[in-house]
Amino acid sequence: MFGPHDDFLKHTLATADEGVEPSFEVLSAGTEVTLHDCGVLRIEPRIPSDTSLVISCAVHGNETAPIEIVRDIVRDLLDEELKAGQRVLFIMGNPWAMNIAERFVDVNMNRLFAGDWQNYDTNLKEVKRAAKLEAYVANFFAEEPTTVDKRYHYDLHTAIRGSQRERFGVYPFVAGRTLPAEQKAFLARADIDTVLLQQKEATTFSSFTSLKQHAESFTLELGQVKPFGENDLGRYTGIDHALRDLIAGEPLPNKPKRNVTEFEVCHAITVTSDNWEFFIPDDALNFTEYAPGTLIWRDGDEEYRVGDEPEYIVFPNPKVPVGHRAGLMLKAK
Ligand SMILES: O=C(O)CCC(=O)N[C@@H](CCC(=O)O)C(=O)O
Ligand SMILES: [Zn+2]
Repeated sequence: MFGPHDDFLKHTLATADEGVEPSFEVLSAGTEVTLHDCGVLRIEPRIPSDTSLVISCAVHGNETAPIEIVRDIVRDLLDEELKAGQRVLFIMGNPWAMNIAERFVDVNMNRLFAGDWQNYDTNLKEVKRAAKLEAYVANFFAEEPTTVDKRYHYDLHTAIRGSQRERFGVYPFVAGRTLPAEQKAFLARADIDTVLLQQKEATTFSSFTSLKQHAESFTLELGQVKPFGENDLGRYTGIDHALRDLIAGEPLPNKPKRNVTEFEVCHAITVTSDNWEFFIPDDALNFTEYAPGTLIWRDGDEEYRVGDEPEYIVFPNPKVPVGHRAGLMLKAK
């Protein structure tokens, strides 16, 4: 599959521009391994799976800790040190951005899913890739055996800013659904004790799998962005163990081992014009609390102030194009 001194990460970086011929291998336990494309690898165990699991990273190319976690899990599966008990599709999302250690090359890929890539120039790398990733995921789910009755997708990220809550999940909005206890249990197992409940449909990768593929999916923010080799992987053991347990086929407990605090998004901050002003300092951490009445942004006569109860900010980033999200305001649930 990969050369003797190679691994999934090295192979993905090396083949970003040249492309990859699909290849196939069977491990001694009968597990089938298919490399579909650069950074897209499928594991199909011989024993029947009850879950289809998609594990993605590098949808933003500079978020390296999740990439290192996925690299090590894939290595252990291929070496048969880790038992493959469920079918898994591993994705390293944006190999070109990984190679230049940037969030993206031309356009933020995590705004292009749920079909939104169709509104962009399909010659752009991220646009073409988002379309292909949707197809790989759709095929992976469509080809699942009849034994499968659960679809999970964990899209692994790290945040630009530091955070008062080090790890948190974002649960995409799908009308009428609620967060299942077993997914809370997964979050708790992964040492993620905070979850944001989106209140509107979005065009992120996890929204695609939730909305269009009926998966239980999350964007998981696992720490802060750092270059390759500078991550303290000791801070990521929770997610590493939780994913390894799921892959090995261990069922999720039906009760979280500890409390998971829920927040609801109450306002999505959008850059509305070149005159748009933002009043959040550059060093504000994710989950900084703002008192009622605090001015968050203004654009001419339009402004947003915190309502009657305290609100918390996440992902504040005023350096996005007009029309893009510059942060989220949250209320405790
Ligand atoms: O730290 C930041 O400002 C961004 C971190 C990040 O990439 N977050 C994801 C969240 C996706 C979601 O809302 O589910 C993103 O902005 O794409
Ligand atoms: Zn990200």
